Amino acid sequence: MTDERPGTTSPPAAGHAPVLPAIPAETTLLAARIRELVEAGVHTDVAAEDLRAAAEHVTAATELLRERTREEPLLLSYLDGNQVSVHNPVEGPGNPLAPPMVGLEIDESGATSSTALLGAAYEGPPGRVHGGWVASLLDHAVGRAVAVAGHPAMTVSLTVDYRRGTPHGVPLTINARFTGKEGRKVFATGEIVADGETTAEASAILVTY
Ligand SMILES: CCCCCCCC(=O)SCCNC(=O)CCNC(=O)[C@H](O)C(C)(C)COP(=O)(O)OP(=O)(O)OC[C@H]1O[C@@H](n2cnc3c(N)ncnc32)[C@H](O)[C@@H]1OP(=O)(O)O
Repeated sequence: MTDERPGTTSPPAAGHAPVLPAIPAETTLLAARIRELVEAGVHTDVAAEDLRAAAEHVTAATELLRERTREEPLLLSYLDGNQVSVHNPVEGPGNPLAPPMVGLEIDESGATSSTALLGAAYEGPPGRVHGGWVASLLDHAVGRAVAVAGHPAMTVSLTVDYRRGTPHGVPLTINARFTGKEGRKVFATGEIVADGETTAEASAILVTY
């Protein structure tokens, strides 16, 4: 499947995935409620019987959701003018795992910028986001940047420099840009900014498919 709109990407599986005109509000709502549940779960200090009662409520919700399932989790829709998987684990608003990364902006030079707010559920070192999640945000951002530049590609190498701890609970800005192409290899850089300071930088090599 192809789409000629600038910044629109077509992952390999797109030809087999249903494309929704818009992400259903209830899909986003459910994911948002599950994110809140996870955040409450890592902060809670209630008594054991309350933990057990909460677990039973969650079991009931899971059983309800399992009543009808799709073979493949992938669903595509349009977000910020781009085609994305509703269940993408970084920016999919329908995936509770996704923080999500939102608000994609593209400046006149083609550089991209998005934001994300990661809660305590993403904590690695005390007060700081787990490094794997820092890398995930950057990996996704460079992938998005090269797609926006018209070169959709998969990451084959991602080098992350962790400059300082990336705080959780504060808005993060994730910047990325396409920097060049050599045959099938596409190059990009990215950075995460929190409270006006760069916390991590990445350089990536991606290969077009
Ligand atoms: C829009 C939404 C954004 C989403 C962004 C999400 C970003 C991601 O998470 S992508 C997922 C993670 N990445 C992957 O799963 C990719 C795994 N890798 C692969 O499947 C394969 O390496 C694949 C298909 C990309 C390329 O394989 P193949 O087609 O055989 O290419 P191959 O010949 O090995 O390499 C192509 C070129 O890249 C180079 N290359 C490959 N790997 C590397 C590497 N690690 N470092 C440097 N160069 C490399 C090769 O040397 C070659 O260079 P040249 O053309 O100059 O000879």
